[in-house]
This record gives sequence, structure tokens and C-alpha cells, in this order.
Amino acid sequence: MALTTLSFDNPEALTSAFAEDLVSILKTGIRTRGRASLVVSGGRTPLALFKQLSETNLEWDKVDITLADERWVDEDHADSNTSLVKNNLIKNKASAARFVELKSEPSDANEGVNAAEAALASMSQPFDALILGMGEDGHTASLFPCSEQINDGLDMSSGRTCIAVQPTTAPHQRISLTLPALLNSRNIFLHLTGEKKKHVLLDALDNATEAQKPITAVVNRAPVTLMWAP
Ligand SMILES: O=C1O[C@H](COP(=O)(O)O)[C@@H](O)[C@H](O)[C@H]1O
Repeated sequence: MALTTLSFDNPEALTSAFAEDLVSILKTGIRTRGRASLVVSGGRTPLALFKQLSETNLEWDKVDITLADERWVDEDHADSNTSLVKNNLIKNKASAARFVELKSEPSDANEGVNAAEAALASMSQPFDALILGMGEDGHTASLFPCSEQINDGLDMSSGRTCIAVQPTTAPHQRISLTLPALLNSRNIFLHLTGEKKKHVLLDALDNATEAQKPITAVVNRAPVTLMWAP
């Protein structure tokens, strides 16, 4: 396990240092490979980071952005991660970035998996940067410990990059990158705020199986930088 923890005094300091790191990584991707790829998470934690990034100078027209997971809801739904990214990240200076959507038309996420995998395949991989979040149940992306699909999502030899997931302890059917797809990243960050989530993470790493706390499956397999503030 290789977890590097960067702790900041407050969320503002975390946001500013994190945005700087990400821009530097994306610039390297653009300089080296012509385009850069960024995978972000949804939920509430990344909001301030998205806003800061959106106001940062970068050749955004050379950046592809996607989500680590999406709730299978329409874009005008309050829980849509797609609208969260469009309204907070892909705007201002970052409005020229290309957004690669996981969500498509079918009413069942299982029917949208192939289209999501095809969309993802259009991005430069390994991804330059992956920003993961974590729920208090230890889920990351939408790899939910409560779901019937958890072992398929964690299967390193499935050959799949996306999976449909039905959580039982959280709303909405989801689509998620699988563990091997998440790990196909040059730089993996875990973005957490608050004592409670830090405790959940450290406890999970000591005491839980990967299916019980899926975030551990990432940390067990790749170098991860924890970006944390109280
Ligand atoms: O449902 C989700 O939850 C996690 C954590 O969200 P947060 O609001 O506690 O930051 C998020 O990383 C994931 O993308 C999202 O779909």
C-alpha cells in the first residue's frame, strides 16, 4: 500500500494547492502527448475545486474530462453529476474542455454500459489524473459495498471499463468506472474533507475487506495521494 497524505489547515488551502497540482499534471500531459485526460468525481466535495479550476489558465481545448461515476438520472435532476461538472467545472476558462459523458438515453444503466465504454475509449489513457471521492460507507466512484455488483466492479480481469450498479443504501441506479479502469491512471488522488471521512478511510485500510470498503481496493493496488483538510 502506498498512501501519501497531504493535510491542509483548511479546505481553501487544500483547494488552491490541489488545483495547482492538477494544472501542472494536465500541462505535462498536453506537452508530452498533445492532449490530457482528467477523471473527476461527483458529490459535494469537489465543488470548490471545480470552481477554482474553471478560472485557471490552461489550454483547456486540449483537455478531455469525464466522471468516475454517474447517477443514472436526467441531466436536469438535482443529483446529476454531469450537470454538477458542466455548471461548475466546464465553464469560464475551462469551457473549451471536452466533456465525455457516461450517461446516455436508455432508462436502464445496464443498456448504457457499452456506449459509456465507447465514449471512455476516446480519451487518452492512462488518464493523466483521477480524482476520487469516498462516501462514509467506503464506496468510491459508484463501487458500492451494498450492491450486488461489487465483486464485478472490483474484478481486475473482467475486461470491462464500466459497470451498471444498483446501490441499496443510496439513491439511483449508477454507472461507474470499474476498478481496473480507475487504476489506469498516471496520478490518483483521493479528495476528502472532515475528520469522519479520514477515520473511515484509516479504519477501512486496517480492518475491512475490499468488498466491504471498496476504496481500499484502489489504495492497495496503486500509489494514491490523499488530499485532506478538516
Ligand atoms: O455518490 C457519490 O458519492 C461520492 C462521495 O460524495 P460526497 O458528496 O461525499 O463528496 C462521490 O465521490 C461520487 O462521485 C458520487 O457519485
